Formats: sequence, C-alpha cells, structure tokens
Amino acid sequence: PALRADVVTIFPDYLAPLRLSLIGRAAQTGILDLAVHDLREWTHDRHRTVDDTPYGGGAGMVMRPEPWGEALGALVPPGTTPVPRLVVPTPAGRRFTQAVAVELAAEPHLVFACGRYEGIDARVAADAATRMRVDEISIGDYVLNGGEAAVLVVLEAVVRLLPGVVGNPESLTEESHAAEHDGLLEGPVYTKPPVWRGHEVPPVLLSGDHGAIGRWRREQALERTARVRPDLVPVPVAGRGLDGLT
Ligand SMILES: Nc1cc(-c2ccc3ccn(Cc4ccccn4)c3c2)[nH]n1
Repeated sequence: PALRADVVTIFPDYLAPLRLSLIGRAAQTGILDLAVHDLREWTHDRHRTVDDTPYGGGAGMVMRPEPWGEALGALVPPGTTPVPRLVVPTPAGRRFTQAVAVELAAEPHLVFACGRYEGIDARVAADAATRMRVDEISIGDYVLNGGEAAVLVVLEAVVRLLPGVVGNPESLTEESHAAEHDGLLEGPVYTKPPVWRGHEVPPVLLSGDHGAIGRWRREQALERTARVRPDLVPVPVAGRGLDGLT
C-alpha cells in the first residue's frame, strides 16, 4: 500500500466513516491499509481503565500512560521499519495545513493516537519520541472533546493526495490552498442550466475564450481571497513582477 495507517482510540466506531467513500475505496483497492484499534485491548483490569486523576489537581481526567505504551509497543515493535510517524491530535499542536497534509502523504506509515478526557499523559509522546517522529497537530483553533474528529479530517486530507485515489489528479492542483493555485481560495463554480431561478452563469464562462476564462477565474480567486482570507493574499515583493519570480 502507498500508506499504512493505524488509529488507536477508545471510540473505534467513531472512525467508521473511514470505511466509506473515497477513503473506503482507497482501503479496498489496497492504496491505503487502515486499521482501527481499541485502546482498551491494552488494559488488564476488570474495568478496562484508561484514565485517572491529574497530578497537580485540576478538573477532568488524564489518559494513563501504560495502555498507550503497550498499544504503541504492539503496533510499532522495536526494530519496525519503516519507522512510522506518530500523529497526536491536540489543541496544543502545530497547525494542520495543506502543506502538512502533503508532508504526511509522503509517509509510508502513520500511527494516530486519539486522546480523550483532558489529554494523554505527556510521557507517552516523550517515550515514543525516543523511537519515532512524534507530530502533535491541531486542526484548528477550537476545542473538541477528543482526537477522533481530527483524525477523520487529517486522514481525508492526506488520503485524497495519494496517487490513484482521486479520479482526476488535476483537480488536486486547481483547488483552494493548493500551492499551484498560489494558495488562493477557489472562486465560484457553475454547471448547467445556464439560467436557474433567474440567476445567470457569468457569460465569460460560456464564451469559449479560455484566456478570458483563465483571467476571470484568477480575478475571482483574488477577489474572494482578499474578502474572506486577506492573510492568504500574496504580497507583491518590491521589484518583482506579478508572479513574484521575475
Ligand atoms: N484542534 C483541536 C484538537 C483537539 C483535541 C484533540 C485531542 C484531544 C484529546 C482530548 N481533548 C479534549 C481537550 C480539551 C481541552 C484541552 C485538552 N484536551 C482533545 C482535543 N481540540 N481541538
């Protein structure tokens, strides 16, 4: 497979959507080798305990290190090659962007550690870092109850970049946030009918003039990006042309 992905979670059913559609097909065609594991497999007490009270006090519970240590030891036994990257969703992680998705899509093996409660005992990541690359990732500046939704987001963004997953690879470069699009947002898209509820499709798109269409689309992308995400608008560097290269 192009990518092996192991997901460890106390809510394996939450990852069921990964069996559907794009990612499901990638798994069936063997592009992606996906395995979801229940962390409680690596508990040994009657109540299959995965959490405990936080040292230093404070509200909530913390995930115990022992089950995680055993789970990661089982999934990545010492001597495993290639060494996987451990992806740990957390509100306190580096920002997940398209560039990070591209980076992760180049990895042969990803292991996702889905935390719950107030997070995972910090020693788990510290110990794993002695054997593999640990990547603490935030999918955005909002607080979730656990890492599972973040794994769905990260895996969707990563798997669609794998060769053979998306029918038309060209669609991967023409979209918002793609480097090839200068990181601009996508402008408006239209299809038939040419008039719908009195709304017309912009005539240039029906003109067949591909130069004009290309210019119009770039203008629309710039306009929308300036309105919605001014932080993404490329700043012209002094003494260089529009493409910033000359
Ligand atoms: N971008 C993100 C990622 C998360 C995330 C990821 C994993 C966990 C495991 C537990 N929690 C709850 C929690 C809430 C408050 C402070 C710490 N943790 C998570 C939240 N929220 N937002």
